[in-house]
Amino acid sequence: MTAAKRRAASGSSSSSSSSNSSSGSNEQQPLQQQQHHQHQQQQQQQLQHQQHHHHHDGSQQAHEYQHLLQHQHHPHSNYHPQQYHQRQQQHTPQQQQQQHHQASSTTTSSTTATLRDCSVKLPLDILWLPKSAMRPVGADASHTDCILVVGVSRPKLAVVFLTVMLISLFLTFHVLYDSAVYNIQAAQAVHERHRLSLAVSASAAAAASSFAANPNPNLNHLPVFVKPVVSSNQLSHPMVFPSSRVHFPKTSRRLPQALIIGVRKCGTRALLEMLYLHPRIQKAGGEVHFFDRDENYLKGLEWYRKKMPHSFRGQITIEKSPSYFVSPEVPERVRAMNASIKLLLIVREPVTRAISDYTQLRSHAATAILPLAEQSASAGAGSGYGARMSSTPSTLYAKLQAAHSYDNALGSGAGAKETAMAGMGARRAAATTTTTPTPSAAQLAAKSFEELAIFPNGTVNEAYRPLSISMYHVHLHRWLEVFPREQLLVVNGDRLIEDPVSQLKRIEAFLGIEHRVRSEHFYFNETKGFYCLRYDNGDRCLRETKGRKHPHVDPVVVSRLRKFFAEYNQRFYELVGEDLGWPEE
Ligand SMILES: Nc1ncnc2c1ncn2[C@@H]1O[C@H](COP(=O)(O)OS(=O)(=O)O)[C@@H](OP(=O)(O)O)[C@H]1O
Repeated sequence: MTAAKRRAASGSSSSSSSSNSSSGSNEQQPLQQQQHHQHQQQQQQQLQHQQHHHHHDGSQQAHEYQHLLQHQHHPHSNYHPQQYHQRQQQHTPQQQQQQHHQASSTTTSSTTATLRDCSVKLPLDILWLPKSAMRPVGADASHTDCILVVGVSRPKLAVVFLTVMLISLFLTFHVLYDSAVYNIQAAQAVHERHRLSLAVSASAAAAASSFAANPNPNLNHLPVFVKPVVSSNQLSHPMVFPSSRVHFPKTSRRLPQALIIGVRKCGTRALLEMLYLHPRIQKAGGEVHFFDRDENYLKGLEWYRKKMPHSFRGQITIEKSPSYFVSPEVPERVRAMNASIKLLLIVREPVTRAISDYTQLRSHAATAILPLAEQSASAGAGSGYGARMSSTPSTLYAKLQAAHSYDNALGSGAGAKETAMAGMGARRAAATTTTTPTPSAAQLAAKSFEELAIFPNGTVNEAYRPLSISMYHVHLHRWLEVFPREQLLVVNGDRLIEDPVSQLKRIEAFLGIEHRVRSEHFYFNETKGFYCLRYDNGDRCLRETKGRKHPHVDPVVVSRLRKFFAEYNQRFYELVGEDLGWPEE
């Protein structure tokens, strides 16, 4: 017989003798307990049989564990290994004497000793048991080689112990996560820097040397992607990064510090993309329409902030939504967010802009024609040039509001993102607008620019949206009631098409960033007829929706409209303090 077998046999005989020792008092015990002892004996025999077959070295511990399990199955017992030891010690002196005699040669005491020996002196008692200690529970039980049994003897201490372990684990993962995020940011920054290599031709070495030349640098004047660490309290960095390494400052989403507020079809997209060539500029991907759409504005600034791109400290985030310019509630809302925000307004010769607008609207098969304007037309020359000349910006704006609200009801055809007069004011006006039958999109699309812009009696349809948006002074007036003139830069969109660098230089100065976007960032694309952007990893033109071919417009109508706008343009020049030299016929 092997030692294991002997141990298994002695363990079972110990148990049976232990149960026999108490059999003398069976008659006094309740029937339930007697049954329980019988059940114990049966199980022990089964276990012995099982151990015999398994021939496992750890069978003695298995028996011990089985014994504990049996007690746990007792309806009145809640056994624990330590309780087991105590129970062993709580037998009557007679029983103890009997047991003592037997235990000297049997495994009851050795089992107890084994249990004591195997118990780690921790709040957690850990037993490593062979699989034979477990009664098979399912098919998988046979695959289990060993069982780890953890018993908690001091629950409070164990909870503290586990809590400390969990916190340590959390902190470890936090540091690892932080480090991983920084590595990703660093990789992105390197990629970005690579993309902008022309703009950032002053390399990291130059940055380091300029830093060395100026020991108290304004970080805003260093390239943002690679900055030597100044000091640990100036720039936060992950714990795992040695401070001597090149440091990638943390990015976060920031509310815009500058806005391109319009004007629609004047080159707002081109302007944003060109500015984005500058390493200090980050741009919001699409038009967010936060300030002009109530459904967005009511979501709050945090919603808006989350729409912004990640940016490094020192970078300027810019968003563009051209409809901000013509939406009445926007200036006040923008000021509520940031009273010192920088505003970029790009304008273009008003008639060309109107034709561009018409081209886009037509391409969406829905141009706007306004009931107010139709009524004006049928009323004759009442809304003609003479009447317009006496209009103040605010009264003219009220008329345009009513017109725009109807324009909205039509869906304007410019796509939701370009709805110029979304918002409460427009809806209020819509409720009071007369319900003239709405022309179908097909009917609208079939109309020429001339038909839409000039009434049959020869007067200008000044409420026609492409024209009303070109009345820049009307809209700008509201902005300048809220913001000082110095906070707004007027960009000449016609010049941006012809000579982007000169306009960008002005904008860089206005934004307080170094002159970085240069002629090498552009090339003229003959096919497109516009400047396209040049990166070191490829060239990119704006989409085909930018730079559409305009339809031919009767020169007489163009001349008529230019005369019409001459007065408005003068007012605009006065407001901005600059003559943009737009033709007057
Ligand atoms: N480099 C370059 N490439 C292409 N297009 C250029 C460029 N610079 C300015 N533009 C002019 O941008 C006009 C479109 O203006 P927007 O981007 O403001 O349009 S929109 O309001 O966002 O729909 C667009 O108007 P259209 O020519 O009428 O299509 C262009 O004239």
